[in-house]
Amino acid sequence: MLQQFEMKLTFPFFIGRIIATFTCSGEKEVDLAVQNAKAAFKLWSKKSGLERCRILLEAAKIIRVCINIFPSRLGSTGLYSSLTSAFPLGEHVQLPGGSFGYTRREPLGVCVGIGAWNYPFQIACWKSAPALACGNAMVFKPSPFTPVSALLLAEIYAEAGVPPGLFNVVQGGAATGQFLCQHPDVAKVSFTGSVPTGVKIMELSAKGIKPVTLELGGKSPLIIFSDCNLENAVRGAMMANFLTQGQVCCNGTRVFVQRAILDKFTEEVVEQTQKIKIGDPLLEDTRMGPLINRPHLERVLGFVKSAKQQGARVLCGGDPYVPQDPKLKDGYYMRPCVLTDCRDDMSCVREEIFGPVMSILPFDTEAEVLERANDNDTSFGLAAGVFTRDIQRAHRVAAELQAGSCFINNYNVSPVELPFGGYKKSGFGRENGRVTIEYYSQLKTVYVEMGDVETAF
Ligand SMILES: NC(=O)C1=CN([C@@H]2O[C@H](COP(=O)(O)OP(=O)(O)OC[C@H]3O[C@@H](n4cnc5c(N)ncnc54)[C@H](O)[C@@H]3O)[C@@H](O)[C@H]2O)C=CC1
Ligand SMILES: CCCC(=O)O
Repeated sequence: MLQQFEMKLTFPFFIGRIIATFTCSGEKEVDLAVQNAKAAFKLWSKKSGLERCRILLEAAKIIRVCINIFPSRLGSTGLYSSLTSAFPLGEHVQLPGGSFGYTRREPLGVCVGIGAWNYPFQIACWKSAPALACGNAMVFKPSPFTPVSALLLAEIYAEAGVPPGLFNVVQGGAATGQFLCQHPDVAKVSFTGSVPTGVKIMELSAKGIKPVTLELGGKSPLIIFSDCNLENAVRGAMMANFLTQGQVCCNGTRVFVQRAILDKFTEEVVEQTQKIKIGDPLLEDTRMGPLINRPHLERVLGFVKSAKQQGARVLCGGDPYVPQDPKLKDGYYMRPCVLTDCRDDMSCVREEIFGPVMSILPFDTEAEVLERANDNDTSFGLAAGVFTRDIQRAHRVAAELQAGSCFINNYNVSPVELPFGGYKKSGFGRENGRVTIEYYSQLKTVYVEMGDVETAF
């Protein structure tokens, strides 16, 4: 039976009213989507890499033209990135007696993409583009909080010439996601979301021996040494904490600052944070919009409250914000927050807040900060950053940090040419870069005999 559910969307209308109501896909609709994808896969997988590439490049062009209506500039380039690695890769291996072997990269079949709400268009692109480029079909389920932009992507693919059924979107929450993961005709699941859901997805997929890619949460360290370029370090810390209202998985929210520059850094970062213009995200000069929904806003504010109870000091923000524009009054806004006097055991330092809350932590030595940066209770390992002018130290520290992505003298720069993904509980598998081809294909080995068969019988 189909369930009706209602969603309050905060983008692009960000005013706290319902703009669309969708019907959840049940088991029947999920099966229909998978069967359509399976039929489309048969033809698509037989196309050459170049044929697939032409169609996907067309989709990328349309996305570029539409860029103004999409929140994510990264989405379109994600498409390009995967295209560059779309052509089947294989090896030729010479063997004794003139015989040889070769390997082929073949598509997996129907892949499932399940997305989080924070970068809905980008996540749909980062999963579908490499999947389709490698010859697979995809059924994608966006978060129920952001159901629209994946549909726009489906329309773009159709306009670009992607065959009907090759990219399908189903709507719904956990139940729909479970039907997808359990479906016997699904070959792979790529998931972006929280750790607890990632565990469930892995369990469900394990029953069908399906490979999974898991892009999960983080609580990443950003280490600022006293020899850094302070202005850049402040900018980096702002990018690491306040982009997209802090709703970024790889944010560097544990900001370790070497004691010699602690006061200066803190003063600068607070000054810059207070200047952030909050409001209507469609206006050119707005730098911070609303959070995703009321429960999430309250959760983030709750972290600020417990930080204070645990002894942290709020240097700015951390409270609800009502923009002057009356049409925004029911939006889920808060002022970006900088916390000081933080300790490693506080919940604001240990847990993923997924909001605009920066925790500043002083440190003295490289060895000490590395130990603290790597020793987060939650065992995340998504990203990390270091600011220093000492090039040897920069690489030494990057090598020691237990994280899938490390930034030296910058933060939250995610060019699609570079692989992205986590260590430890932040997940495994990678998105973007050439390596992603390995996660959307399987390797076949072919042995070719050039002589006679030697038999033991
Ligand atoms: N590493 C990465 O690339 C990223 C990680 N994230 C992480 O995502 C989280 C925030 O996103 P949320 O949408 O709140 O995560 P979530 O885990 O609640 O939901 C993610 C998706 O999984 C679906 N889902 C929920 N339960 C399911 C189940 N039992 N079976 C199948 N599907 C199920 C949801 O409907 C949604 O589409 C944060 O922890 C954040 O760090 C977000 C963006 C990027
Ligand atoms: C760069 C990816 C950030 C996210 O999806 O949270």
